[in-house]
Amino acid sequence: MFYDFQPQSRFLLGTAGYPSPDVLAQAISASGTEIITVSLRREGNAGGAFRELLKSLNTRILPNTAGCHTVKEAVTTAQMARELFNTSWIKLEVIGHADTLQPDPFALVEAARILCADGFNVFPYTTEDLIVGEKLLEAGCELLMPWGAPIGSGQGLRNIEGLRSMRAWFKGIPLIIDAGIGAPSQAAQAMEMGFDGILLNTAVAKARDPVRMAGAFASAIHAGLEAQQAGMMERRDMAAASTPIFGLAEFS
Ligand SMILES: CC(=O)[C@@H](O)[C@H](O)COP(=O)(O)O
Repeated sequence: MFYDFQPQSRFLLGTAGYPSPDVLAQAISASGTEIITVSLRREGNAGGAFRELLKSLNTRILPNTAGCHTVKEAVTTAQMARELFNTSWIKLEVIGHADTLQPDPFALVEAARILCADGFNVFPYTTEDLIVGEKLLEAGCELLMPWGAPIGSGQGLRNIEGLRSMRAWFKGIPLIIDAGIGAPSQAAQAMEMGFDGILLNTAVAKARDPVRMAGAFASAIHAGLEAQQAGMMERRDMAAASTPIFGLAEFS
C-alpha cells in the first residue's frame, strides 16, 4: 500500500526525456503503470500543454522535487506541486551535489519533517542507510524509496547487501527502488528480493524503442513480484539432489 493507494502494477514511471509527448503517452500505456512522476521544475518549463497531457492519462501523478538542493527549494516546490496537481503526494528529492545527484540525507530528513507536518504524503528518495530510513519514518513518511544506483547511471542494484539489510530491517514498510535501474532483469531481481515497487525513468526514456522497453520492464516487474509471492527457494552452498534416490534399483 502506497499511502491510501494499492496499485495493481508495481511499476512507477518517470516522464522526463522522451523523444516526444506521443512516445511518452505510448510508453505509459505499454508500462501499465498507475503512477507517473513529474518534475515540477522541468514540467514548469514545458508549460501547461504537458500538464494537460499527463492529466489525461488516467494515472496518478506523483510530483517530484528533482533539481532541488535545499530544504527551502524542496518545500516550496512541493507546495507549488500540491496546488498545480491537486495532490498531497510528493516524491521528495533533495540533492546533495549536482554531479553525483546523491541525496543530502540531512536536508532530506528536515524537508520530510516539514512536509509531513503540513499534511503531505512524502515519498522520500534516499539511500540504503538504515538510520536515515528510520529518521524519515520518524518524520512521518510511511514508505521509503532507496536508490538502486545513482540517477541515470543504469548500474542496477549497486549495493545489493545493503539493500537486503534494508528490506530485512524495515519489515512491513513499503520500499520502492528509485533510480539507477538500467535493465529489466535488475528490476525483477529487486522485486524478487521483496521490494514493493520500482521507479525508473532513464532506462525507458533513452531506450532505442521506449514503448517496447516500457513493456519489457512491466513484464519483468510482474515476474519478480510473482516469484516473490510464490516463495522463492532458499539458496544453498552445496548441491542437493533434485531427484529422490528412494526406490532406485540396487546394483552389486
Ligand atoms: C524521474 C525521477 O524521479 C528520478 O528519481 C530519476 O530520474 C529516476 O532515476 P533513473 O532515471 O535512473 O531511472
